[in-house]
Formats: sequence, structure tokens, C-alpha cells
Amino acid sequence: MSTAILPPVLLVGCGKMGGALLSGWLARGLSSAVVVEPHHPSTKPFAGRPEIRVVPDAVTIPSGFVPEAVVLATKPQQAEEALPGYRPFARGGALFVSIMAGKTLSGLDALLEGAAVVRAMPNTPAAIGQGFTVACAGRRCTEAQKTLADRLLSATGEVSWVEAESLIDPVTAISGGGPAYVFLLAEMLEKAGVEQGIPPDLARRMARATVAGSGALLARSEEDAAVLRQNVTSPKGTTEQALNVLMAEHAWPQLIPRAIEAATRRSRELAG
Ligand SMILES: NC(=O)C1=CN([C@@H]2O[C@H](COP(=O)(O)OP(=O)(O)OC[C@H]3O[C@@H](n4cnc5c(N)ncnc54)[C@H](OP(=O)(O)O)[C@@H]3O)[C@@H](O)[C@H]2O)C=CC1
Ligand SMILES: O=C(O)[C@@H]1CCC=N1
Repeated sequence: MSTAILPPVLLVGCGKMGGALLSGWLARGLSSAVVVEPHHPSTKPFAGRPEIRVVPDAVTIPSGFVPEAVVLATKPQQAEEALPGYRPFARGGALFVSIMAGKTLSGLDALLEGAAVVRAMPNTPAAIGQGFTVACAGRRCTEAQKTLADRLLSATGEVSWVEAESLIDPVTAISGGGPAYVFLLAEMLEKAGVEQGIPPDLARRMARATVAGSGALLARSEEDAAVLRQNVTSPKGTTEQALNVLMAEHAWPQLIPRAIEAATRRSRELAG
């Protein structure tokens, strides 16, 4: 992984995920960025950063700005309207990196009239350099452009490349959306604690620390997740009783695959 400063980037859409990427790039060192964002409040965290200029639309991008990469982080539903405005950068040879759920390489190729495109699926821990991205390079990408995409994405965490673009749909469901499922677990633990009479502040701290600490242990351990789970589960103890509920056939073993299938299906629908 290169530690050199990142080249000029044009970020289209600075919402929750675009903002998370931008935070990751700034932490790594970014030469300059123009951020296209009509929704002004979402760029507030970056106010005063000398590397960053925010503009409301494609037409107001300073004419002298030559990005090496254009990162597309608007909603998939905004792609058709927004993307044609960036065709001049495609003609200028910039690499496009799309993080939009569902949007396929061929669809992006058509909207951008023949740009070099990487389709990538990051996740929000990117904001603290602990993201996980899976990426797939389009047929027009050169090796140098793939390396550039890898540098940008790996500035925010781990990156893995796949050849088969169809895998990006289940990836979107698992690692793209995965932080939401983990945060839901924290929410549910907190709520259950309050229902058991634990003071709300303590329930909140317990739930957050338990999820964060378990994640950190998983990250540092070489053991399988199943072994770490078994380490908590004393035979005939308390955890076993909870897991009997969660691991019953109709519970998590059915619900998690169903949830992932639903999200994967939606990713395919969003291809439009
Ligand atoms: N959130 C996540 O965890 C992940 C999201 N993604 C993908 O990232 C993309 C963005 O998602 P997310 O950050 O959650 O969504 P957000 O709505 O938070 O961000 C999108 C931003 O783009 C702005 N926007 C709207 N139209 C344009 C335009 N024409 N040009 C530039 N910016 C525009 C929106 O403004 P306004 O609100 O005014 O419309 C908004 O601030 C999606 O395609 C999503 O699939 C991928 C991985 C994970
Ligand atoms: O929910 C979504 O559609 C996006 C893609 C993955 C995470 N958030």
C-alpha cells in the first residue's frame, strides 16, 4: 500500500458514504479535492480544509481543476440525471470510481459514454480507516488506473478485487450494509438492557462497549468467529440459553440469509 499523498479527486456527492471516504482520504493525505454537493450541510465537517473546495453542481467545477479520479457517491437513483455532466472528465482520461449500489459497469459506461470505470462497494468504517471495500474493474481500465483506484480505496481500509461483477451485489448486502446490522445489534442490546431495569445510560454504554470490544477482539484474533463465540459460551451456562433462542432453526440461521438475499435482490433491481 502506497503512503504517498493522494492525487486530485473529484467527489460527486458528500453524504454519509462520500463524507466517510473523504475523511479517510484526508487522514491519509490528499493533494486536493473538489466536492460536488448541492446539500450544503453535509460538507460542514470539512469546512476550512484548504485542500477542499465545495461546489453545488458540475457546471461550477473550476475549469483548471484536473482530477485523476472522479468518485461517484450520489444515490443510485440520482445517477441518470447527474452523470452526463461528468462526461468531459471521461474524455479527459480521468478514472471513474462508482460506489453506487446496484449501478453496473455497463450502465455506467453508457451514461459516461465510454469512461474507464471501477465499481466498488465500501462501508462506513472507511471514515476511521477501518473500511472494507470490494472492487471490480471495468474493461476500459488500465493497470495504472486500477492501481489508482486501489490507492484511493485502500486509504480508507482493506480492499479486495473480484473479476466477477455479479459478486458486487451480495457484497453490497454483506459488507456494504453490514455495519447497519451490527449497529442494530447494539440498539437491540441497549433496549433489552433498559427493559431488564438497567439504567438507560449504563445500558447504552454496555451495549456500545460490548459491540466495539467484540469487533476489536475479532479483528485482532486469528481464531474463527465460531471459536470466539464458543469461548463465551460456558456449557450449561447463561449464554447457551440465549444462543438456543438466537440459533434456533427459524431464528438467525434463517433470518440472516433471508436478509442478505433481500438486500442482494435490491442491489440487482437498482441497476435500473
Ligand atoms: N451509506 C453507506 O453505508 C453506503 C453507501 N453506498 C453508496 O453510496 C452512495 C451515497 O450513499 P449515502 O452517502 O448513504 O447517501 P447520502 O444521501 O447521504 O449522500 C448522497 C449525497 O449526494 C447529494 N446529491 C444529490 N444529487 C447530487 C448531484 N446531482 N450531484 C452531487 N451530489 C448530489 C445528496 O444531496 P441531497 O441529500 O440534497 O439529495 C447527498 O448529500 C449511494 O449510491 C450508496 O449506494 C455504498 C456503500 C455504503
Ligand atoms: O443501503 C444502501 O443501499 C447502501 C449500499 C450499502 C449500504 N448502504
